[in-house]
Amino acid sequence: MSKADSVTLAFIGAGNMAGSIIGGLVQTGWPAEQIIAAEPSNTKLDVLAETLGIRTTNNNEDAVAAADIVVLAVKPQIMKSVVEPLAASFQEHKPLIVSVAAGIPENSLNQWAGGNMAIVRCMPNTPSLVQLGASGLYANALVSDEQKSVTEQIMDAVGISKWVESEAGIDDVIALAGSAPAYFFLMMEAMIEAGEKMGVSKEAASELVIQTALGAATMAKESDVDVAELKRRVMSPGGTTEQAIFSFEDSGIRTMVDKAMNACRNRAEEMADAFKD
Ligand SMILES: NC(=O)C1=CN([C@@H]2O[C@H](COP(=O)(O)OP(=O)(O)OC[C@H]3O[C@@H](n4cnc5c(N)ncnc54)[C@H](O)[C@@H]3O)[C@@H](O)[C@H]2O)C=CC1
Ligand SMILES: O=C(O)[C@@H]1CCC=N1
Repeated sequence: MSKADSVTLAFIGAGNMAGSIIGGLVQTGWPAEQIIAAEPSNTKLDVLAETLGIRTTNNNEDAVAAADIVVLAVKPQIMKSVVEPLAASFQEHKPLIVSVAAGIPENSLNQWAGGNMAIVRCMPNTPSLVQLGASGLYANALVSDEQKSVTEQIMDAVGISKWVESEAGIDDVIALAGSAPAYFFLMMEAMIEAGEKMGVSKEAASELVIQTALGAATMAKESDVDVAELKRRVMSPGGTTEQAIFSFEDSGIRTMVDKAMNACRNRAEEMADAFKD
């Protein structure tokens, strides 16, 4: 498993998140024939096979048998019922397990998979589809340096990744990155709606808002100065921007964001409690 693009990757569950990672990998040149997706939905599998050229199956066990790395990408609520029937296959083939599920602890996964499995918990996000993903990674003690390196190469092919020291760090990443694209989509949605109320067409407002979000994010990524300074540079004293920023601050945007991110993180902890057994 030293060369990342020589490993075979199996995705168990081929929905939004798996589809984003697979799409990002194939677009970046990852060999499609070394990716296999297992799913009950033929509609989803057919789209992936036709558009990306990956291999597909309805049989999770066949996918595990073919793989060096198995990415578990089903909903947390059904994770146990998906993993337990695969335990014999996991024990026979001993692939690296990478779970992208929110709130499912590594020790539960390990137990359901029959024990003694190398497991990485990965918290990605859907911008992986356009190679702009941001993911957190946590490895259990059985994951080798080589396996860590391959996992990192996979996630870096579709964006950036950061290792976290403790498993609790994955819940921080859920609030900061996994769930976070939705916060920015919400902000864009609200801005487009406000533009429409001003009389701008939805199309024009969407184009302006999305381009501005892209420009701001690109500047923030490329700039030597922090985001607070970039914000200040738009705020001419006595000008228009500061009126908008004062209004956001008056309405308690920081408290709102802090509260929302903690609600997100707390839900990950609740899910761990609800689905760990
Ligand atoms: N959507 C997102 O932005 C993110 C999702 N995640 C995690 O990714 C996981 C999947 O989430 P989504 O992709 O959003 O959900 P999804 O519902 O789009 O995908 C799950 C897929 O699993 C399939 N599935 C159902 N039963 C199955 C079975 N027995 N065997 C194989 N596949 C089966 C479903 O048909 C579906 O296509 C979740 O655990 C979630 O916590 C993590 C980070 C971000
Ligand atoms: O909403 C969720 O539970 C998943 C995990 C992170 C993003 N979507």
